[in-house]
Amino acid sequence: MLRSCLARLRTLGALRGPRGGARPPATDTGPALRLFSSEEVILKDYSVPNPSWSKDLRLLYDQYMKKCEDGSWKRLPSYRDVAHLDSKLIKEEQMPQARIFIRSYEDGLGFEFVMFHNDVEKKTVCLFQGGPYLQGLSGWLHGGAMATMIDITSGMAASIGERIVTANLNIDFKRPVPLYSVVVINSQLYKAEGRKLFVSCDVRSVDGKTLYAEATSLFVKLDPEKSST
Ligand SMILES: CCCCCCCCCCCCCC(=O)SCCNC(=O)CCNC(=O)[C@H](O)C(C)(C)COP(=O)(O)OP(=O)(O)OC[C@H]1O[C@@H](n2cnc3c(N)ncnc32)[C@H](O)[C@@H]1OP(=O)(O)O
Repeated sequence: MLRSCLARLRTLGALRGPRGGARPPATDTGPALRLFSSEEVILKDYSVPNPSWSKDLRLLYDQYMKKCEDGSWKRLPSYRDVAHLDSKLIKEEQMPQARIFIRSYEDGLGFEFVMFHNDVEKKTVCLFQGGPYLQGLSGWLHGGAMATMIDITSGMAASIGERIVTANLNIDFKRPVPLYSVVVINSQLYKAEGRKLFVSCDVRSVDGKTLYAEATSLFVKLDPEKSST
């Protein structure tokens, strides 16, 4: 049942992930996209404001939504990456649980974020607010949580609609990030060389004055000829 449903969605291009084919327009901030009411396939979009979002996060969100109006930037919805799941690697019954971005907590407790992508400039910006379940040292965000956000933001900048993996990620943590604060993660694809995609990234405060982290990463397109297991 699930397989046939997914196949239908793929045929319609509805599950091609954030960059591909059919998706709601950039201005669509509705909480869920109901595709087939009879089959109850609901793709909830978490990349929209919820009551846990701080004023800073909402203001930045509004600024980027404004940039989306001329089509240069696009808001990336948070839909589960069902279309890119490999049925050889994951069981069919596990698929509905799998999602590419970590949103497993209630609103505000974990990862609150929205990403915007500029395809011409090869840039992805993530507006991120880390909640209390992501604490490392008391009052500060855990570095691993920050690393996760850097990884997926950089991955989106590198993503070209193919399966890519992080091969290398280097991070300099410059300042601790206070819990609940909003940071802006800027990533840019600066070089593509065969299967290799090189991305730079920095993490800054909302006013841009505090540099929290800098990173470089290498993503590699998976070679369909090689087994990844
Ligand atoms: C639209 C798509 C999805 C939408 C959502 C997207 C969001 C994305 C978010 C993603 C976020 C989540 C992401 C995740 O969480 S991905 C999960 C974490 N990452 C992994 O599990 C990756 C594991 N590693 C591998 O699978 C293989 O090692 C890969 C595939 C990377 C390469 O093995 P493969 O056998 O295929 O190729 P190769 O060995 O010939 O290497 C090829 C080239 O690369 C160079 N090289 C390799 N490694 C390194 C290194 N460490 N430093 C420097 N260079 C390195 C290598 O020298 C060679 O260069 P050259 O000799 O050709 O010049």
